[in-house]
Amino acid sequence: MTIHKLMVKDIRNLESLTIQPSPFINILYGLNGSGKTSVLEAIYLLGLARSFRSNRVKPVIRRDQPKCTVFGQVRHSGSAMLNIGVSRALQDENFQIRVSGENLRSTSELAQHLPLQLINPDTFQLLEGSPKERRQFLDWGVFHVKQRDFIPLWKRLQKTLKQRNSLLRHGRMSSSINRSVLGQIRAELLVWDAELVKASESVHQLRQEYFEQLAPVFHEVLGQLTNLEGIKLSYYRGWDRVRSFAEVLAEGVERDIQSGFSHSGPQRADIRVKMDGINAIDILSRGQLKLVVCALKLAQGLLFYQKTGKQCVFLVDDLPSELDAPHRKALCSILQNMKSQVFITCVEQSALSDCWLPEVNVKVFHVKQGRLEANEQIYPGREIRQAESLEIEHE
Ligand SMILES: Nc1ncnc2c1ncn2[C@@H]1O[C@H](COP(=O)(O)OP(=O)(O)OP(=O)(O)O)[C@@H](O)[C@H]1O
Repeated sequence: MTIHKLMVKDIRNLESLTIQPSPFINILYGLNGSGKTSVLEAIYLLGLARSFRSNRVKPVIRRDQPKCTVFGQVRHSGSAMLNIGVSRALQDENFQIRVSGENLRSTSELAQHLPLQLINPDTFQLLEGSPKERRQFLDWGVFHVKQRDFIPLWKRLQKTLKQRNSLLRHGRMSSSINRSVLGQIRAELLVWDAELVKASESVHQLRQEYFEQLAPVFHEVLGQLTNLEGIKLSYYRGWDRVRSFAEVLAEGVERDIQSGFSHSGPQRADIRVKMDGINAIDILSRGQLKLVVCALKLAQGLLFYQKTGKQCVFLVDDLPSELDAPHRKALCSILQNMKSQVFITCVEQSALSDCWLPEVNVKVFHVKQGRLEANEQIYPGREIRQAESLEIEHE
């Protein structure tokens, strides 16, 4: 998928702009605070109807405006152009999503139309953050590669788990007062546990299959990015490797009742990253951690392409400040070989000037608070291209 045209209205400091990006590499450069990340936010909103920086909608909407809107023409390989529009209003937690004239009710439907991979300074959280970050990463892949199977299973799992946890909470409250209520709860738990076992085993199976496909692609990409050796990925399903989930649930039920929640299950799954047996976050440098995270994200994009024939769009924020020149070059080289559409931001345009092959379609946008001359020589040795200016209302 590629964004052919992007129209943004009232997103952060972007009042109103329209761009026609390159289907391959798009460089957004400009001073701090000029609005580069805001452009990435707009694309993220187009793909997921939410911000990547905040759970709230308010920070995304331009100050003093009631709502923000982004519209995109998205080209799918071998098929017609899709018109996608997403609007979020200050006074309403809901969103409006239209795809080719139809209203969509769920963001998961929207996400299928524009799969995105974000690499930004916060992506460190993938290794440093809680297992939830890594589960979300894993589920992105399972969702996009095995969509039809995964979504109904996932919903069933969430529903069953919610029911079980509510019974457990009820059990915890009743345990000291009423033995017969507790007995009833135990009986009900047996029914829900049977359902939970089925849903959990199925979700685990899809995750495991996906993980086994991802791991070799990750190692290949990591090898292209850096000569770091000894990195190992492993998948933890959320309960131990020896016993069945039914056994684990049965053995842990008293403990679960005492604490009022389920200790084991796919809601505890994780991807573990180790180097020579030691947790990667305890041994790798910041830059090396970043490279591992980049390799995970790139591998996911590559595998998505291998399995579906579709490309995802990469949003790369502030890359030069995170990586040294050789690693930056290696990452850009992988991105251009993938032939995905990439939006990449930097402060100094020169930081990314020697990263691309002459035949690659690179479009450069100078983001600044005001107007800019339209013609620029982009890179020495390259033909003269037009640098499009994003006109951003002066605050
Ligand atoms: N809701 C909002 N309404 C108006 N302006 C906003 C809003 N949110 C953020 N801004 C402003 O938008 C400007 C652009 O922010 P953005 O993060 O896009 O900059 P950037 O070009 O990525 O900067 P940097 O290089 O420092 O990361 C900043 O001055 C910021 O304060």
